[in-house]
Amino acid sequence: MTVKLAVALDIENTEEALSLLKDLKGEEIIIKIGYLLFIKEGTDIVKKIKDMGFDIFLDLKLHDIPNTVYNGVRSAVELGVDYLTVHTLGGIEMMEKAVEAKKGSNLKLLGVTILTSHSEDYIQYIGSRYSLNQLALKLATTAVNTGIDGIVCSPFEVKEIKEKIDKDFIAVTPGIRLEQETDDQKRVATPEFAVKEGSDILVVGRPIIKAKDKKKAVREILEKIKNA
Ligand SMILES: O=c1ccn([C@@H]2O[C@H](COP(=O)(O)O)[C@@H](O)[C@H]2O)c(=O)[nH]1
Repeated sequence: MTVKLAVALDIENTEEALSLLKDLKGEEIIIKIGYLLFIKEGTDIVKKIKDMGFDIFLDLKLHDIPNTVYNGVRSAVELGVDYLTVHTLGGIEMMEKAVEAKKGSNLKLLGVTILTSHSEDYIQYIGSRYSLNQLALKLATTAVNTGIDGIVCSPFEVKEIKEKIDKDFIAVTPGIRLEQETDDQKRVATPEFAVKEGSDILVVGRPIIKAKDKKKAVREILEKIKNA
């Protein structure tokens, strides 16, 4: 699989977001829609962006009782999104229902392991006997064995996860940074590192959204991915 770039369209102003996408038409990118645009604009924005020809990655990180997640996945299938996140911490039964709900569709389910904004402190917080890497591997393995199509982890776990899971799955890595600034992310790495470690889809938000020339920023990251 060629490594792809998912642009996290975390932009406050919807018109600005759509105008950026007009500029980016034809680029081989996936558009990730998260809480900011989805809660504000709902399914209309998803349809508009899909109609522009982009693949849609709906990042809602579903985490609820199995039946509720089943219903959420059914709605995402009807909406026609290409990727949808569920939270692996929701448990096996929840993930099984998510997989059941997307049967027969082209939707790819992505299981979030440990958010890239967490560090080892999080492990203390949830009282896990595993290290962060071990827990990410355990959650990723369970998700893939349950039939989830891909996992979301940081660039630092992806190599081991790819090595230890003997099945085909998509590895998605947010927490990509080009410079020192990390914002609220804790486990960050460059695009080159993420590609070398085995990522299939790199998620990049603020390094693009905060750039003066967003289109140029996208092109630069695509070049880095290509040359990594
Ligand atoms: O572990 C995760 C899972 C999802 N995300 C999402 O990716 C983008 C990253 O944005 P940046 O601005 O590049 O930090 C954002 O939409 C998150 O919701 C993540 O960062 N980490």
